[in-house]
Amino acid sequence: MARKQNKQDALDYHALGRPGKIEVIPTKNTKTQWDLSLAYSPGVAEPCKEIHKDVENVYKYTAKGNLVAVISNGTAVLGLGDIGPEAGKPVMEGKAVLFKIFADIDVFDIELNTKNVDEFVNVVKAMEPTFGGINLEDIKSPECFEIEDRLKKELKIPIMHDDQHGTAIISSAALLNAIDLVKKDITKVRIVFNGAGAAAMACVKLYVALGAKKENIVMFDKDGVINTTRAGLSELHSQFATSTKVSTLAEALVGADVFVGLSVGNVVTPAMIQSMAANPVVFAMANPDPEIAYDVAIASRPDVIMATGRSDHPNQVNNVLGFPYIFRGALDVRATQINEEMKLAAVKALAELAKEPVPDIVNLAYNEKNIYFGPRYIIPKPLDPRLLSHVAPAVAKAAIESGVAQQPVTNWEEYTNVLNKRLGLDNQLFRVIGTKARQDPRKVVFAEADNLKVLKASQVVRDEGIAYPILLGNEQRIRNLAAENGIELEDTVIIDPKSDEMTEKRHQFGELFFKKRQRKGFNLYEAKKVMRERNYFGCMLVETGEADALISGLTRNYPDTIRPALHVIGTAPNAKRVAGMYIINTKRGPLFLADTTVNFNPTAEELAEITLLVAEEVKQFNITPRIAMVSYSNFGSSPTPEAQLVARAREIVKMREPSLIVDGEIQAAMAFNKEILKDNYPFSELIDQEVNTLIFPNLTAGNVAYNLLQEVAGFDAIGPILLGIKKPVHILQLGSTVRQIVNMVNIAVVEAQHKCCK
Ligand SMILES: NC(=O)C1=CN([C@@H]2O[C@H](COP(=O)(O)OP(=O)(O)OC[C@H]3O[C@@H](n4cnc5c(N)ncnc54)[C@H](OP(=O)(O)O)[C@@H]3O)[C@@H](O)[C@H]2O)C=CC1
Ligand SMILES: CC(=O)C(=O)O
Ligand SMILES: [Mg+2]
Repeated sequence: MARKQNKQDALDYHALGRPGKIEVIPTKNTKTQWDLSLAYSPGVAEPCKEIHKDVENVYKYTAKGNLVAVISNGTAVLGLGDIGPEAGKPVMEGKAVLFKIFADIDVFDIELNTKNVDEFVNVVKAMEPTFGGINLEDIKSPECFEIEDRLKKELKIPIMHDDQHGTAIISSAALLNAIDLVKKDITKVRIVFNGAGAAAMACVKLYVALGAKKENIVMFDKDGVINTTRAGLSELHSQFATSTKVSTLAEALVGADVFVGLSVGNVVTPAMIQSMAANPVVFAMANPDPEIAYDVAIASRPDVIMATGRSDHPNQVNNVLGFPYIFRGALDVRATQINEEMKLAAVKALAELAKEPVPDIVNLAYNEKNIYFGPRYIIPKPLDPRLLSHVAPAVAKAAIESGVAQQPVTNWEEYTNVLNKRLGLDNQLFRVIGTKARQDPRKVVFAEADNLKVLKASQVVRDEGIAYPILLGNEQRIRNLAAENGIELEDTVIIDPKSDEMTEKRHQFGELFFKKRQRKGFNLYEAKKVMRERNYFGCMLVETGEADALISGLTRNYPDTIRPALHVIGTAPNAKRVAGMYIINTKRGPLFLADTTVNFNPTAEELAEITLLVAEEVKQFNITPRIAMVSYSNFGSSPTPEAQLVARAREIVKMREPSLIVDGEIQAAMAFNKEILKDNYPFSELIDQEVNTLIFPNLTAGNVAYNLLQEVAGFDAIGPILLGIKKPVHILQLGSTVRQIVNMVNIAVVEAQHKCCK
């Protein structure tokens, strides 16, 4: 089971490395004098002049069309209240991240130091030229209503106060589905709101627009029930003031069908839930602590349909399901506003999506076997990649039909393709490897457990439910290191291969090993003695099935660590050699690079074998390998032995596996430039292919390439993934980070699952 996150995890997440969660990345080449003359003076003057002639050109020549401002003054941050603009910044950065990862929208988060409505409105108005849209966030009521109304009237770009409308849209979709499940009628359900602020008032309005009756609704704020006898109510609150006799939340909930919490944490008791009508719907949406905890509500009665705003329980009713996609649709048709039609379209799209069969990728992402529409799944999951292509087009269509779109979409199929491309495959691959590992965690030996990074990684994989670690090394040293660094070892297995307790095991392993190597340079004494070494002992654990994978090498040199694996476990049945591969997580998707680590100067035959090993591994990730065998020349343009070797290797690969998409020798730039490739080498197998695998002619080239991609281009890299060994053994590079080690463990666990089931 995954460990519960604690306060320090959250603080470290934000503080470690580059503080905060976002950065700005250029989208054009900025490397050369030529580039800089275009990006800046003098070239930049040309788009300036074009925009000056026609201001609409700002959408053509700048990032405005895809740039949203997330603006807050920090007066109603989550359920934490008025904590100020700086303290609200982590939330706004978080919203920026969500906009980007779910809808590829760029965001500047802006925290304003003012509570004055006029000043707020004037500042935002002055920023209109910069942005394609404005997402107002965590601004307290009633000021938020006036701010949004005035900005909507005075600006020509879409404005949405997320806490109002995002929340109303998502919770409406969830409400429609929940009452559908329990066969209740929206016009008859009795609804109790706790909270009468920004989010609650927008929800009540939308529920009424969807059919709920005002007379069936009771609302509470900090001062109690909002009823017709209460003095000093605002015009908005008066509209929803109840004339019933109830005065406390407990009284109101007796016999109620729906509870909607948009207030603060822990104000609802199990007894209150028990007093509700049959099949009650409880949306406890306060963040971070709901009005009643998920587990407490579920335990209070079996028929409750329960949702919270949090990601750690089923039914996350949170505006994250809305704002990325609503703005995506609005920006793509250059809508002048986000109107009621667009909001209702989003409600419908979300509610309908939850009723469709859930794809494997979503089950994998949540480590579930079969998510289906029902009490535990009334609303799509935030990590569902279909949200973008379902909700954004629905919003865009409604904008067009209601006449607020300035740039209508005409080809919906093409639009959907563009949306799907925006998400890229890269995130999905890494997410899926992690979730696949968690589905069936395996025993992983950490041979260098007395190294702090390795120890930390072992804790992460145990806590995240990825693997059951077996730590090798001096037990006292490992325990001291753990204690000094606040690492809880709990029931983690620690084995010291040198210890007296392991004497019998060493003998047993030594004899088995001797049988394998007796004619290959080991005598019985040496075979037993070598079991004192952690890599031999660890490999023996894997070979005998006492463990499923081994991770080693962070502090040793590569050959020293690979040798025990070859001696003890050996190569896979169809592999004559081993090779090293890196996965680089690029913007265009994952790129597989080999050989980066093992074979210095392979012959053509050996290079062909390496290529086949890589192809097999890539297929294991459900990806079709599209391979470029790279060199410094293209298809014989340089008649040198090095280039010819690559061409010959490709011939051998094709002979062995004719259906494999592979070509070369080819320059890396040519492999990725389809236009030039088509013009010059129209016969190539790669002209219509997105290359995702690069085979290098020798280790120097492969090693240099992945290092540059990682260090200079800043891409995430996983590796080296050792290919060709019968069972998963991976040898870390010196300097690997904890995250990189964790990634390697993910790969090893997935391989172990795959190899055991073959
Ligand atoms: N899950 C989701 O997607 C979302 C959740 N939320 C959550 O909803 C809550 C409110 O946010 P928002 O509307 O923006 O904030 P506001 O500040 O506008 O509103 C807060 C409301 O809660 C009321 N309130 C505070 N304490 C109590 C209490 N003990 N009993 C009853 N009512 C109380 C306030 O009453 P008074 O007016 O008297 O001060 C006010 O009406 C927060 O916890 C926030 O995290 C918000 C948006 C989205
Ligand atoms: C989710 C959100 O926007 C809030 O709790 O304020
Ligand atoms: Mg909010």
